Amino acid sequence: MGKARPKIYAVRVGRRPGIYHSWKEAMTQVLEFPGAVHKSFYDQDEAIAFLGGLHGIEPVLPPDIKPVVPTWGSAPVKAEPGLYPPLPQFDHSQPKLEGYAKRPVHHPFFNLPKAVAKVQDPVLSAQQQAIVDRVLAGENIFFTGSAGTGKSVVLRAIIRALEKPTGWRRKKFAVTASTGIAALNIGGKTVHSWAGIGLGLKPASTLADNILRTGLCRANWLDTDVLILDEVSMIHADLLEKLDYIGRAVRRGENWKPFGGLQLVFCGDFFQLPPVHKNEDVYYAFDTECWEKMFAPHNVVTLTRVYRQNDDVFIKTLESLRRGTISDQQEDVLLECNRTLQSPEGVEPVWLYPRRYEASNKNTARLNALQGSTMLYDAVDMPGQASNKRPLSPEDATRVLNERSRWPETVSLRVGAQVMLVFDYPGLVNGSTGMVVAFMTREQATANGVALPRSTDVAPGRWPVVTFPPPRDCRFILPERVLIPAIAQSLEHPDGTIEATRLQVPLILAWALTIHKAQGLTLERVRVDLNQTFDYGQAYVAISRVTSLEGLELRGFSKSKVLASPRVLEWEAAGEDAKNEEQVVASLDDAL
Ligand SMILES: Nc1ncnc2c1ncn2[C@@H]1O[C@H](COP(=O)(O)OP(=O)(O)OP(=O)(O)O)[C@@H](O)[C@H]1O
Repeated sequence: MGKARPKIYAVRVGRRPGIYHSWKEAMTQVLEFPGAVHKSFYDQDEAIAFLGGLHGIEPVLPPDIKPVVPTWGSAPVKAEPGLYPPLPQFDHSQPKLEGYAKRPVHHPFFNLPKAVAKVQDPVLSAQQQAIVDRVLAGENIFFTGSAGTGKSVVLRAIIRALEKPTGWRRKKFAVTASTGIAALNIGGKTVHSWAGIGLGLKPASTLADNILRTGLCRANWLDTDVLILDEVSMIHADLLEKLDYIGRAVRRGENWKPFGGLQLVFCGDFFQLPPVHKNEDVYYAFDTECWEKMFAPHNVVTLTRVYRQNDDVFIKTLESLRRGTISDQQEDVLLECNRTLQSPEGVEPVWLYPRRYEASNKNTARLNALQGSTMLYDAVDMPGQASNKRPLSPEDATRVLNERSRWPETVSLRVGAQVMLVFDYPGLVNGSTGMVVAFMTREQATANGVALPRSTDVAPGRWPVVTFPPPRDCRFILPERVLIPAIAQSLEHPDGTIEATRLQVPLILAWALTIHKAQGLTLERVRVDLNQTFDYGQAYVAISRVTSLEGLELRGFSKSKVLASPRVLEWEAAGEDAKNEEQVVASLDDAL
């Protein structure tokens, strides 16, 4: 029998916040301490998450209590517990955080959404938890649901659960998504990159031969137990069929099973954005022969409770938008949003547009309308290796970075510019919107009380200082102004070698975004212009980003802009029938 795991005690607010290994030690920190906050855990990661140990974020304290800076060892160390960006210049010589916690507690997350989610994600509902449990039990699962039902929250919970060792062996899993933006949101890579298929345009047999012959990504296919794939609605049927073929060709032992026997965990909502298509015909992942083999009706779970919004009228209107069945009354509700939203605190609601040029024109016009001089940040691109291990040329490095990185080659800013963070700066998340209020050097920022990353990460020069209004229900005190220096982001090959690295200020102009870029975001206020709507799900994705009708400004709306894919509606109805049939057969089996 395994030894029972000892409890650990996290003191978030107390005489000396930190992690303790006995209640006696913890008790001395919290007894008679006003507003003490503490909790016991079996899992150290959960204890750290509870501490809210984000660099730059302090626990909310009663007004008369001064926070105590945690010390993490028998002798106090200078390093603060927290989350640090995984930069190439990541300073491993930082004092190890040790002491109460038996092992170092800095986590080199490649992508901080995962890390931030550890602290901020809500407790799962029973329906959401059941999905995690079934994945851990080894089932193939496709989970879906309307926008805001918590699919991303569940996905992150699955990733966290799979990270923990269970049984005699930890399952190896890959986190992938259909697009680069979706991959970034879950800290994964595109499924193309994981699978080693480039754009995936060649025939399946050529792609499989290539992997077998060169060995490129073969280990990914062979060593992975669970393949997670997010935003599956944007996967073209043709691509899914190719991936299935390659899985069976490379993992020969189980070549009669879909994907050669990988456990498959897919997530997405087919009523949201479809795969890229040139004409009316769209072929979805569920149009493939392998889909039904991967997901029998009982392997499909639909999340039913919407959490992003809590107004019933709005939730029902969104559901009708999703299915293209807007009533006259619901149309009136949306037409009432044809008004100008006020923005008292300076940061304006983001405009969402169907087309890229619309967003770009708006951003340029708004930047040019500002007074003051422009600060121009040119990216520094560093070539790594091509997939054939040859050195990449500087031109090719810039080309691949322009194609695949979300960080622009040039960032033009002025004081007053509205910007979006495209990196998880400690305490803020990818997608936080703010305003540039100044440009400062590291020294000026320190002298003016501006929050900054570890000073070793700030290169000489003047960098934008941005103010980010805290989200409405924010549980933490966020720094008022933050210095955002250039940081490095690398594109990696599946085997972990670096293809190219870009050093750039991780900000984009954000008076306007495309609906495609906004997929997955939760926004409190948004302006949507649907005049140029051209694709299925665009109106639904755009409008469903906002948490309330009060926060919505809607232009160019009419019923004709609501495009729900007839093919998806048909498929969903067939799925319902198949599920009912499966249940009838199961109950007959039970009765016999
Ligand atoms: N169990 C829950 N309790 C409270 N809030 C929740 C819960 N699950 C999700 N949420 C909240 O609902 C909002 C939407 O969640 P999430 O982004 O995961 O939805 P989604 O289904 O992925 O949406 P979309 O399809 O639009 O990307 C988030 O603010 C999230 O914190």
